[in-house]
Amino acid sequence: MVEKRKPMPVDQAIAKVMEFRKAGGTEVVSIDRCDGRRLAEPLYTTNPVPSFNKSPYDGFALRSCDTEQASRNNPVEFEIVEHVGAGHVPEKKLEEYQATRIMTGAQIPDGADCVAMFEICSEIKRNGKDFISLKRTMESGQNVVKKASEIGEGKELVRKGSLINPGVKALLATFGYQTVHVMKKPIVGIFATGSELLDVDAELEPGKIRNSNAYMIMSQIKRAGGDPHYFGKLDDELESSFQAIAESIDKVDFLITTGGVSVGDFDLMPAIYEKLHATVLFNKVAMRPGSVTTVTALQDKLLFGLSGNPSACYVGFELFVRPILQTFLMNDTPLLKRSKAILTDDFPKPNPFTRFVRGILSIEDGQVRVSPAGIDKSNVVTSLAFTNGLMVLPGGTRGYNKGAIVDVLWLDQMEGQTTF
Ligand SMILES: Nc1nc2c(c(=O)[nH]1)N[C@H]1C(S)=C(S)[C@@H](COP(=O)(O)OP(=O)(O)OC[C@H]3O[C@@H](n4cnc5c(N)ncnc54)[C@H](O)[C@@H]3O)O[C@H]1N2
Ligand code: MOO
Ligand SMILES: [Mg+2]
Repeated sequence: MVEKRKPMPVDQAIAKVMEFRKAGGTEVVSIDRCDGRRLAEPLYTTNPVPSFNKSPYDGFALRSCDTEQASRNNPVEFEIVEHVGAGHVPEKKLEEYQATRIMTGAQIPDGADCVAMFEICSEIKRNGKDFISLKRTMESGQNVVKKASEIGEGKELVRKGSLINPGVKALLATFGYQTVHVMKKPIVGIFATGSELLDVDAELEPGKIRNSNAYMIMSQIKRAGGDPHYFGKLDDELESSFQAIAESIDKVDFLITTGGVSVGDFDLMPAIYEKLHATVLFNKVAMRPGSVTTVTALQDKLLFGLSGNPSACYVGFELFVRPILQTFLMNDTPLLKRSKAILTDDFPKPNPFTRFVRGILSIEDGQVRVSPAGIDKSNVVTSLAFTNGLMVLPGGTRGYNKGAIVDVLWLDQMEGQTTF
């Protein structure tokens, strides 16, 4: 008789995995190599921005008080006493009816409190001297970007755990961080199991298939911010598989296997977990696909036994592995982003268990839409190429009609949420 497994509800299974949440280590990388990493410490401002009063326009810096009488019928003249471009510091302090020709980004000279743009000034040459005339009044502070008006020094600007995007990178450079403390990528080991598996470069043989899951999982690990270590594929042979898996555990932060977790005669993972004395957190989840997903713990290390069926393997990774990798990286919203979406097609299948349909999410006319990505079968691989989200259909529901509002999980969105 086949062993009877008790299915655990998905949310409980995720919670069991998340009991093992912990932040990983940190490392220092150069600013050139920090893209897509997460900050291990908050980003503090090391200087005010701007760090000097500057001009936002090309024009003339002057004293606004000298323009009080200026009008269309009463132009006021200023003598140009200096010429500064960005990067040059003005030397002259402006006196009455003097102006400095100033370019965008240049420091405002002492004495000046406003900048008149070129467009409102007429330039005059007289006796070898340069003047401008101005026909309107200016206010104090007009067209001056004040020192520290954007942000002051010593402020926490970006929280630790934040993803380094191009904007964060601009800040790292702004504040002189040539090196950055980032979270270490979790090292995630992978074994593909199954005597039917061929390498990618092999010709197909009768009864055999190419090992696609290992490559898919490596890619999922990278998308989740981890560092995949592929240990190869294992034949369905207990002793050699056990040895290979046992030896790999110390080399990784997390271990993933694909295949061999069900009840078949050559499904060896249950026996391997027993031989390892690993504690089974669950070996059946009330969901489709991926019902056979098994997670065990060896001390504080998690071993993920994902299904061999490609779609089940994919879903198992996103639901159970990705969130814990996110906590290792200090993402404080580690669980998949969830929203509502309008179903674009009929989905007539009943759902005895929670079903995660591989879907294509889009936003049209301000509304989120989801359509099934292809054949909805656990053993299907082709629909995965188009999948950017998972439709969540609760267990105990019947089919859904086009136009129904359903929950969806976003896979391309790295900032998720705190609960499932
Ligand atoms: N009597 C029962 N049979 C099955 C049950 C069950 O409850 N009772 N569960 C079914 C479900 S659901 C799934 S899902 C699969 C899970 O099987 P395993 O996780 O044990 O995986 P395998 O048996 O090793 O392989 C299943 C399938 O996937 C293919 N595969 C495996 N590895 C890869 C790979 N690296 N790349 C691509 N494809 C792979 C493999 O060739 C098989 O076709 O069990 C059902 N059976
Ligand atoms: O684990 Mo199986 O994929 O439920 O479909
Ligand atoms: Mg099997």
